[in-house]
Amino acid sequence: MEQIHVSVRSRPLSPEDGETSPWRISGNSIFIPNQPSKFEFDRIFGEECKTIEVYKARTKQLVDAAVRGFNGIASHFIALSLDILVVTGTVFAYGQTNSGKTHTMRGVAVEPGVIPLAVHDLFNIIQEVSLQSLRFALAASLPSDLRSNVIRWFA
Ligand SMILES: Nc1ncnc2c1ncn2[C@@H]1O[C@H](COP(=O)(O)OP(=O)(O)OP(=O)(O)O)[C@@H](O)[C@H]1O
Repeated sequence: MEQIHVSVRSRPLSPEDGETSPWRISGNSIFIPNQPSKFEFDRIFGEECKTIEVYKARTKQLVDAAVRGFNGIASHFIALSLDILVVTGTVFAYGQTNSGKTHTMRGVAVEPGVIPLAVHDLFNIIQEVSLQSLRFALAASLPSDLRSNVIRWFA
């Protein structure tokens, strides 16, 4: 997996923005017709895409690798009597106001965001992996509204 992966999610434009925005998408590039600059990304998700597609494209692998990676090398670390193994991965949303960061990361009941999807997957994978007698300790810092949404949406 590359160290840094940059994706763009295009939000559906308002009718006014649709008429005035000069930007166009082609494959994984964004450009303005008849202008020399072309901006390339690892992946561009179009207006029609759903959050689950954004999640599955990359974050799912990170969640999976964090848990299964731990599992895969745990015996090695246990043999060395190491107590702590920190597995890290970071996913963050960046964009101007109203561009869809909250929609993508938190989501709503009908379309949960990347964070609730990751938490849901995390517990599912741990449940699966725990069958092999491994124990996990998890700590999370989530805003209270998001925490209750995660519980409600996936109950
Ligand atoms: N992919 C999408 N499909 C449909 N609606 C969307 C999408 N992305 C964003 N929206 C809508 O656009 C509006 C702005 O999105 P959102 O609040 O997520 O932006 P934001 O980047 O978090 O803004 P801010 O930085 O001001 O908090 C919301 O009404 C949201 O529901």
